[in-house]
Amino acid sequence: MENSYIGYHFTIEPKEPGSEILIAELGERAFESFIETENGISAYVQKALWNEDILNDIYILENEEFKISYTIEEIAQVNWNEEWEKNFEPIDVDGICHVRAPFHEKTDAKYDIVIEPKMSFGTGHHETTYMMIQHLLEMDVTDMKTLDMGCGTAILAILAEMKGAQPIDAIDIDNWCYLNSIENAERNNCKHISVYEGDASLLNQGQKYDLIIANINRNILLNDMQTYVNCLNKGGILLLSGFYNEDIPYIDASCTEKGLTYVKKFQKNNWVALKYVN
Ligand SMILES: C[S@@+](CC[C@H](N)C(=O)[O-])C[C@H]1O[C@@H](n2cnc3c(N)ncnc32)[C@H](O)[C@@H]1O
Repeated sequence: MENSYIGYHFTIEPKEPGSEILIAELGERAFESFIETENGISAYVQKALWNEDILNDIYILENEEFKISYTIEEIAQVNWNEEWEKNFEPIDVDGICHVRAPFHEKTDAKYDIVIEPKMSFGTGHHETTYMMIQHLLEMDVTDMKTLDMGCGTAILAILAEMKGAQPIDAIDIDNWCYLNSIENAERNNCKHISVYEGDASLLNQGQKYDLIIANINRNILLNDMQTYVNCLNKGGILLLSGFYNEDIPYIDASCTEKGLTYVKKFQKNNWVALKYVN
């Protein structure tokens, strides 16, 4: 790995919901990986994207209801495997889908997904990923032409392929996620996933999907919703996550004004994952 990183080790009191709020706020900056620790979180930003004002105007740091302190560390070369071995427990979604790292024992789950998480979001540990897995598990996606937007580790694209979806495009704006998604797709013997680096501007070729999965964040989803809907076949399904319960009115208004119909939601802690049909 060429990139060096700046790691922030935050101690947060109370840890919940402090960690969750802080991760959401840092995620809107250039921070790209978060590891839960005993007293808070560690958050990592590429040195090339870092500047000394990066924590300015982070609301929770000024909120008197939380006591937050941190130390900063520059990391030239991180052994992410070692980090993840220390921190990555396998995930079990409803007893049907297991997500584990290559160094964990193989399981007999119906869908046994192996993810080398490195720096990409998407190990199933986050509520939003977990709920998107739940949506996919209860759907018949056989032969659905699928887009995984903001694919992270490609975990959702991989599950979609395991459940019979094809072909699948997986797109992420982040170079690390792009490279990691290619690796993870290969590691899980996926044959129908094409990974691209970029954003919604890649969706201007007239391509159409039966299923679009987008676990990103409220603002990006609102910004790119029209593009997603333009790419969705009639009767197609849109799965959305990366936002909170209180964001639903904004997301729902955007979806319904574009002709989509609400189907159902999952909620975990304060995060939600919504399903719409075109
Ligand atoms: C919350 S993570 C979700 C990862 C994975 N799909 C999952 O469910 O675990 C959001 C991902 O979206 C990517 N992303 C952020 N902005 C984006 C954009 N405008 N277009 C595409 N991907 C974007 C980030 O790099 C990140 O990998």
